[in-house]
Amino acid sequence: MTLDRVVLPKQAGPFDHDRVAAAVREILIGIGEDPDRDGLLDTPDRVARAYAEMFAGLRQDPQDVLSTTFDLGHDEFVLVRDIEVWSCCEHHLVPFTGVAHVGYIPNADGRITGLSKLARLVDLYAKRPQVQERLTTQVADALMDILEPRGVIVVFECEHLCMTMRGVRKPGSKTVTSAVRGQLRNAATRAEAMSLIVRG
Ligand SMILES: Nc1nc2c(ncn2[C@@H]2O[C@H](COP(=O)(O)OP(=O)(O)OP(=O)(O)O)[C@@H](O)[C@H]2O)c(=O)[nH]1
Ligand SMILES: [Zn+2]
Repeated sequence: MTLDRVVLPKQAGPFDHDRVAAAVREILIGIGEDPDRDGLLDTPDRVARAYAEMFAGLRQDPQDVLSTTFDLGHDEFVLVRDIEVWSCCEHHLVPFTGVAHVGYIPNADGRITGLSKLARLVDLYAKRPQVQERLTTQVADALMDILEPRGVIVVFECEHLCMTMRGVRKPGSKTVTSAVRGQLRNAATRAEAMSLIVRG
């Protein structure tokens, strides 16, 4: 098992609330605002608390999320579709949002995890500064490494606010990324999984 790539990032330190708040105050000054006016007085502290939540996944371990498994003897495809995603683009630090679809074929023992754990895994990786491609592969690789299923398919469909509220300004454009592992790489199995994913 190559857990190194999923138990990342090793470099993530503790969340430094005061440092984040001080930086937000600097940004307010930098944009020409008065951080001491009434409406902004609590903003650095508020943003720091929001960032602690938005980036909580930096300090979470996917192995803890997937530690609950059951031997149900079900060894066929399981899919949780339309998992709401909120992440933060690492280039502009603005959100990207959409849905994730996570499916897997349990291993021959029928070892499965709780359905909510798939959504928790998505959240864990989404709550880091991200690009959608890495988010997609991290979810797939964590499932493969920790649950050791026969196959995994992960699809994300997201709208990036850095492409809609600023820059190129293309509201409504969706970025679709997928990661397919193990037996789901097989064309027929993959096509069947995709048909269940796009049905919604
Ligand atoms: N591949 C990928 N690119 C992303 C993601 N999120 C944002 N980007 C892109 O990152 C790129 C950063 O490009 P730069 O030219 O360095 O930054 P910029 O001048 O702000 O670019 P524009 O957004 O085109 O105005 C942009 O093309 C974004 O659309 C992502 O999840 N995956
Ligand atoms: Zn961006």
